Amino acid sequence: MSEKPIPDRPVPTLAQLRQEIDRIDEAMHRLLMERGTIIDRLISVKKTSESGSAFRPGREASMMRALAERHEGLLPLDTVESIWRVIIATFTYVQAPYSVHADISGGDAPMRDSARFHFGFTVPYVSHPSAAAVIGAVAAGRGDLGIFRIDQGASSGAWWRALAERDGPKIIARLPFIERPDHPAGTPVYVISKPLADAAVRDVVLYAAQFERWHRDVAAALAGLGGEAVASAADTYGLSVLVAVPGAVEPSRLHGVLTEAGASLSQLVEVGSHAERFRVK
Ligand SMILES: O=C(O)C(=O)C[C@]1(C(=O)O)C=C[C@@H](O)C=C1
Repeated sequence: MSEKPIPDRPVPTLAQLRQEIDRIDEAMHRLLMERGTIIDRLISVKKTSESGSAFRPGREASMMRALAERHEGLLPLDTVESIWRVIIATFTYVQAPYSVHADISGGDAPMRDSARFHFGFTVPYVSHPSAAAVIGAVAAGRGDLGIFRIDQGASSGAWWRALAERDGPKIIARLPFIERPDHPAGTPVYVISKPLADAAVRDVVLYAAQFERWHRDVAAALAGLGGEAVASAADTYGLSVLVAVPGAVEPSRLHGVLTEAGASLSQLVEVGSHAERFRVK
């Protein structure tokens, strides 16, 4: 659309418009540098060096939601989302360095796209051939993250079972924070880290549920609680299902509802939690 000249305002020259762009770019750069000075002060307030991890997934999710709600104009939402993901992930990294370990058993490209979109290029991306290798790397590191593809089917096995151990890594986020059709890094992934004592967000809580076999009424029973079976894989013990339910649902209620539905449930262990999904049409 061509700009109509405003009668008492002369059409600006290209040089004048570029001056405006330079002014805005400088202001944005100075604001980012100022953001860095705040982060510097925040490190001691958060005592990041003691915990080894600066992640606050709930805070990040609410920041991304505010960004999406505020956004308007020419710039695609994808672009602002990726810019802010890189800002936040990199400011997390400067507080306490970490790597992102990816299970690429379902292909490297979607995982790399997801990691680069959500964590940028400064944060190292390390690929692994299996889920077990990712969980091992996260367990061995101080503040590292692992990412798993949610829509991979049963090909990588019941990887979530390994998160059931008491002090083992746990799911802390589901990406992308902003869900919409044609998202450029839309592969749904779970992020794991060592347990984040005071920082976990519990809008959605995840459980490793062990069944002797699948029961057709389980899906309806979970839907009745506002939950779902996210993934499942057969193993030597029967069928392991990764179950997601709203945080308000007590484990005893979940257990009761599944049992009443006729499921032969042998184990139900929490394996993490994450923020509510934020959908944009
Ligand atoms: O708010 C915090 O606790 C921060 O460390 C700041 C910040 C950010 O850069 O905005 C970085 C990491 C957290 O995951 C959340 C937000």
